Amino acid sequence: MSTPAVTVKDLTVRYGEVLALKSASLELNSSRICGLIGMNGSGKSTLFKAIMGLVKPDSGTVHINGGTPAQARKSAAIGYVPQSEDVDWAFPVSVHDVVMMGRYGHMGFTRRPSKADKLAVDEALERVELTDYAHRQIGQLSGGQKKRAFVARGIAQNATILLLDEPFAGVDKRSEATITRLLREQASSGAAILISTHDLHALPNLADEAVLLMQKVLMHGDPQTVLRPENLALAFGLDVLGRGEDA
Ligand SMILES: Nc1ncnc2c1ncn2[C@@H]1O[C@H](COP(=O)(O)OP(=O)(O)OP(=O)(O)O)[C@@H](O)[C@H]1O
Repeated sequence: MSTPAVTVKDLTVRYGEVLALKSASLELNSSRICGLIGMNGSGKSTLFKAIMGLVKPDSGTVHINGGTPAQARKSAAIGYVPQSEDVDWAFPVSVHDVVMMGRYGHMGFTRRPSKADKLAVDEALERVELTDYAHRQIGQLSGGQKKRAFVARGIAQNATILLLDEPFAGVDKRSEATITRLLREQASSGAAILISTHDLHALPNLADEAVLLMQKVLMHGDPQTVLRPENLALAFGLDVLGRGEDA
């Protein structure tokens, strides 16, 4: 079997007294979309940040294509769509600038965009249907358009690993469908994708596999199995799909 794109092993992360992840282990593979589910505070965003190398684990390891998160960031192998709350929407950058940031790893230290960089940005903007919004300040977009701008950044980056923290939160059905289609295309071209969502009903249509998180990985398998009421009860403690006893 080929080496996983991402290997998280026995990862423990604390914020002072708060234990956010407790010996979490996970493997992500190329050409697969993995859905990450768990209740508020179960550690989903922390897991994304640890894979990106943005929080320091107390113990455990993260390997990306056999290297460190810092190496993966530097080589532009990994793309990240953060939760909206983690973005400074007032920052004076245009949609075009945000997508161009995905190309930084491909540029020299002068960060002067080449023809290829400009082409990659234009193509990515077109694919997320934001060409007409390229010169708007990033904060002046709707929720769905903002998410699509960050997805375009990952596409322009040519990232082989994409991490998306709740890309469908505050997003209309059209943007959700566009993002889902693009992610499927990226997975078909070989990307390993991890995506957190609270929309359990959409999960089987979106993901090839699913992970139930509650500080640690409780379960990792095909979405239909993970979504069984008895499994969801482990992570959420109630019938979150609202199904009856005989469903
Ligand atoms: N910067 C921080 N400082 C202190 N505690 C934090 C910090 N960030 C997260 N936490 C705590 O760590 C735990 C995990 O938080 P995390 O944001 O990873 O959960 P989550 O599953 O992404 O939640 P949600 O679904 O609400 O986005 C929570 O108890 C949270 O309060």
